[in-house]
Amino acid sequence: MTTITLEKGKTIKTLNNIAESGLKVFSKGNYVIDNDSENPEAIVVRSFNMHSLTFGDELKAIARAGAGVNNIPVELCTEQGIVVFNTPGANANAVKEMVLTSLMASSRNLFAGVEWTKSLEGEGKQIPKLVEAGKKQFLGKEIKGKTLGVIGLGAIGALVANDALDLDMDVIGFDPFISVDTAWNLSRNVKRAMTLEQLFAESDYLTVHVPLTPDTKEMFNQKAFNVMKPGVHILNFSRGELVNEKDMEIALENGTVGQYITDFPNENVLKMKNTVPVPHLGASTKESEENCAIMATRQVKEFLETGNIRNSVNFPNASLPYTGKLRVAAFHENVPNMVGQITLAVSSYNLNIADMVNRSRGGYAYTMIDIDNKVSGEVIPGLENKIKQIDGIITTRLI
Ligand SMILES: NC(=O)c1ccc[n+]([C@@H]2O[C@H](COP(=O)([O-])OP(=O)(O)OC[C@H]3O[C@@H](n4cnc5c(N)ncnc54)[C@H](O)[C@@H]3O)[C@@H](O)[C@H]2O)c1
Ligand SMILES: O=C(O)[C@H](O)COP(=O)(O)O
Repeated sequence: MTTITLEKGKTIKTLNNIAESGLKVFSKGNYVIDNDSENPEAIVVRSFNMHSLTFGDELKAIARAGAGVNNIPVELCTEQGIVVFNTPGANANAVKEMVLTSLMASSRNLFAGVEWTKSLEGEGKQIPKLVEAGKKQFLGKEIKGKTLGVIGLGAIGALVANDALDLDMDVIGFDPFISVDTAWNLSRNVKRAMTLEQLFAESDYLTVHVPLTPDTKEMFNQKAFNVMKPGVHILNFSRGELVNEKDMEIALENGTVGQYITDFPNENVLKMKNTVPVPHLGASTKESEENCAIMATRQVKEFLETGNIRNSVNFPNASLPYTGKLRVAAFHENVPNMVGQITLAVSSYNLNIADMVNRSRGGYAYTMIDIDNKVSGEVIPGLENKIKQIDGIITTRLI
């Protein structure tokens, strides 16, 4: 765990190993590393489970150096005015490569074959003979010409789908919320499934790339297994909780599922038949860890220093070129007349507005107002206080 102190007295804490190249972002601007902050202004995290943490009153931002934010109490953060960032797409290539590796390796029974071969240690000169006699138990299947079902066509799913086509697979995808950007990147040869059931029924291999939400939790259950092709291989590099473990255990026992490759092992999973447990390695490459760390730390630094928000999962994204003069940044309820009341407070100090942005997201909104004039120090606490008094304001900063 690492803590860094900014020149202006702001502190940043990390809860996991964050790549050095990412932490270096904080070295510009006279930042100091301190491992013991109890009340940091920002936290940078990977998979550390933050649900039981309480947050100090200085905390303004949490950056997930990665994609999944289910380890962060996002709703609570929103209520407390804490911005949560992630790093969309920064580790997608690493996961794609892992999925394709696992897809081919499991289809050729490589994992079980290697394990068996190692068990022959001590058989001496008999080993070549035993290998030739035993290899029939690991007869594999080629993926060429088979159908891969991809659930979730976001950063990872779209890369997997496109590359699987290049491996001569037929690809069918399901994503009712696909973004316009991803749709542009997706090959037109990816067949669109209209329902999850259709995708389950047509796929020889399934790979899932959706976030863990109340809607996706246990999407792999008895009902789903009932419509799948017997012997389907399921790859789960998203989250363990997408699978109902009891139902998966039965499906593996009776052969409905031929193999289950998962990045999220636990005691139950390790006991299941025909399972390939991977120690959460999907994003674990040097390149991916650096991409995520640099993106996460840059987003935090920009937010702390300018108020600009990029890639937040709970606040609206908003940015204005930072002039270095006074900026008012307020997170507030998305109700009428908030901007009017904030600008009234600004004008009550005879300050002129140079630029402003107001963005909403659900029940909340974020407003930044740039002041045209140089503002003397004694005005700032009064103005900040005045804005904080407005009903519906959650947090305010004068930067
Ligand atoms: N194993 C790892 O190391 C690793 C690494 C990165 C991401 N992940 C996991 O993979 C997930 C996806 O990552 P990503 O970068 O592709 O995210 P992403 O946000 O780019 O894509 C997720 C996609 O899922 C779609 N989706 C949401 N709900 C859906 C549903 N009910 N049915 C079908 N599609 C649905 C969204 O529309 C989106 O297109 C992450 O949330 C994370 O849990 C794991
Ligand atoms: O959601 C993610 O980005 C992955 O699960 C990666 O997790 P990690 O940062 O702990 O490797």
